[in-house]
Amino acid sequence: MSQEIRFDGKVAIVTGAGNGLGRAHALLLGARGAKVVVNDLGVTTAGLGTSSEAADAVVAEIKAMGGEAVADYHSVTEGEKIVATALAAFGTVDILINNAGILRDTSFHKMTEEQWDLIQDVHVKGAFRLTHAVWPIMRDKGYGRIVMTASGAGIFGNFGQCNYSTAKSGLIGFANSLAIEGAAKNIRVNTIAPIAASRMVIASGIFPEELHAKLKVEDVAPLVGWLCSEECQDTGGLFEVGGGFHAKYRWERSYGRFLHTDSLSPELVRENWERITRFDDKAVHHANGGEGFKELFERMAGNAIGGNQYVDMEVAANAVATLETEYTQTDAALYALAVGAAKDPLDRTELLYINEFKGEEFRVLPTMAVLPATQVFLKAVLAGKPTLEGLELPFAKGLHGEQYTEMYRPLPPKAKLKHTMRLKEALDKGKSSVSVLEIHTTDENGTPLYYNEFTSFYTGTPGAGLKRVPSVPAAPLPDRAPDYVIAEQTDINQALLYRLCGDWNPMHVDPDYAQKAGYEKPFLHGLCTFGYAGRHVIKAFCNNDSRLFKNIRVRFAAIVMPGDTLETRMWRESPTRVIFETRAVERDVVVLKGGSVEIFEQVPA
Ligand SMILES: CCCCCCC[C@@H](O)CC(=O)SCCNC(=O)CCNC(=O)[C@H](O)C(C)(C)COP(=O)(O)OP(=O)(O)OC[C@H]1O[C@@H](n2cnc3c(N)ncnc32)[C@H](O)[C@@H]1OP(=O)(O)O
Repeated sequence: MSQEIRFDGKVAIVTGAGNGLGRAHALLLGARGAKVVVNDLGVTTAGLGTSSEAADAVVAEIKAMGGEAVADYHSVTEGEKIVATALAAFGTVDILINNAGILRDTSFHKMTEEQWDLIQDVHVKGAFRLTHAVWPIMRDKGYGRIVMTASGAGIFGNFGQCNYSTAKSGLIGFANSLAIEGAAKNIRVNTIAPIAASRMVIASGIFPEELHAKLKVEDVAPLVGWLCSEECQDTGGLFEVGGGFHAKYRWERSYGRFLHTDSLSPELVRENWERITRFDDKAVHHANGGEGFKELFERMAGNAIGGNQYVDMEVAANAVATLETEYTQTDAALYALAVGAAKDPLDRTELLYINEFKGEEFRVLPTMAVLPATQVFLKAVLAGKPTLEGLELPFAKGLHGEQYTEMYRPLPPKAKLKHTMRLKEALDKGKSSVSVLEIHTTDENGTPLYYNEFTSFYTGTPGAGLKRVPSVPAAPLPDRAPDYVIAEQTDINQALLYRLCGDWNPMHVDPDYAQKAGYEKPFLHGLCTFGYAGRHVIKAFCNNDSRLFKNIRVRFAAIVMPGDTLETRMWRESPTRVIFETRAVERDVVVLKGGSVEIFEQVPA
């Protein structure tokens, strides 16, 4: 057995020590060498009458064990007099157990101010008077142990105990502040919430009678003894103890939710109420208020994407959105038209994307894989809904920056699709920031069909607090003439046509919207240009069999205007890999950079 915990040479004051819990504390300390001031006014649980008998009896018990003790009969509301008793008898104070208490239970609507005041006076003011008197002594000697006696009523409230629970929770706050102020002087202050069949508890009838025998007051004292020991360094703790049960309480804060301060309203709070009040594994426990603020300020300091305030990356990074869409052959044909297929009436090679009567031969352009998720994403954005929980991307400030699309198998002529969307990453780009959404798509039976990564670029809005990861530069283009070049002029109404595929961003059709965002006029959807380039590669390197198209990667390097001629210069890097660059011919601007396409050797099953 480890060394016995003793209090030799220590002076302890225990208030309300004539009976119940206080008596048990006093006896334990006295038995282990402490010089004990046994304070008791000798009142009933209601605080009526006075008598010296109770305190005297406990003093006698301690002396009978060979210990040292004196009685004190003052009310705790004159706490300094109790401390004076200690000083007169033993010259100092090392331990203070604020235990004395009375009840004035009644439901609040019947409670008088007198009943209120009396309870505050005895519990809170009493603890204050004693603590205030011992504090300079403990500070001077650089040692002190203080225990406050709170109650479950103070933590949770209790019917008929508004006065008592206020006082008891007040003691918890009192102890917590004392713990902070006393830390440097080795003064440890803790609070207990006892579960014991004390006189007061029996009188209040809180616990069923059959439990009284199990909830002995003596069972609380050992924890108090430990908290008062020199060895115990815990401070500012709240402990529940009784019937052999020992536990500690702590505060828990839900992970919560930052709401945009520029759109705060009671309605916004209502919309987010579930998240604000949800306790899940992201809930946080702080040892003190400082830790709580620190965590909050760190979250406030970081994680702005595109100028958004307090984007909740923690939440967004784990959020998953599942979406369902479907398309028909007509949708696929419209898409093909919108990315410039079959413009030349004499070129029969692309009719299979347009003509629904082609039956078995009908093909869906693989780049259409970007569409369904785009539609759902844009629908949510235009309805003012966050992309993903915790992630409200500043859509109006965003440009499509990069796109990666990978096919696992050819797109069927029509399909019902299931998409799972996540935030892959969000990065700081110096003066700008980017977010990357990853979307996995299966058919309605769960068979994987394709994968997309949509990178959005937020100009002029640094990603405060986000990782700064430099982009991987695109490999230089071969130092030889391209193996293939295809140039096609887009139509002046190309964006209007492409928009019908469900890419509803007003930036591409609404001059006012575009000008408000700082552009001269609406410009073409990045994914429309992407669709053109994809077709060009299929034409040039896949024997016009779109099923061989495995994946495509591009960076949108400059804006395309409807009417621009898109020229794609392509190089075969290996039998299964093509690299390309697309230029807006009339303005001589490279609009797609770092382009690459991988090709299946054979049509996947
Ligand atoms: C589910 C998802 C749904 C998707 C919804 C789709 C909605 C659509 O309707 C939206 C659109 O189609 S918008 C139209 C298509 N996009 C464009 O036209 C953008 C054209 N690009 C530009 O203007 C500039 O490249 C520009 C402005 C993007 C960047 O130019 P600069 O600010 O001059 O940047 P720069 O100084 O060159 O580089 C800074 C850092 O950023 C990286 N970077 C540059 N261009 C990028 C781009 N396009 N994408 C990603 N990152 C890019 C640079 O590499 C650099 O980073 P680092 O220092 O790490 O290398």
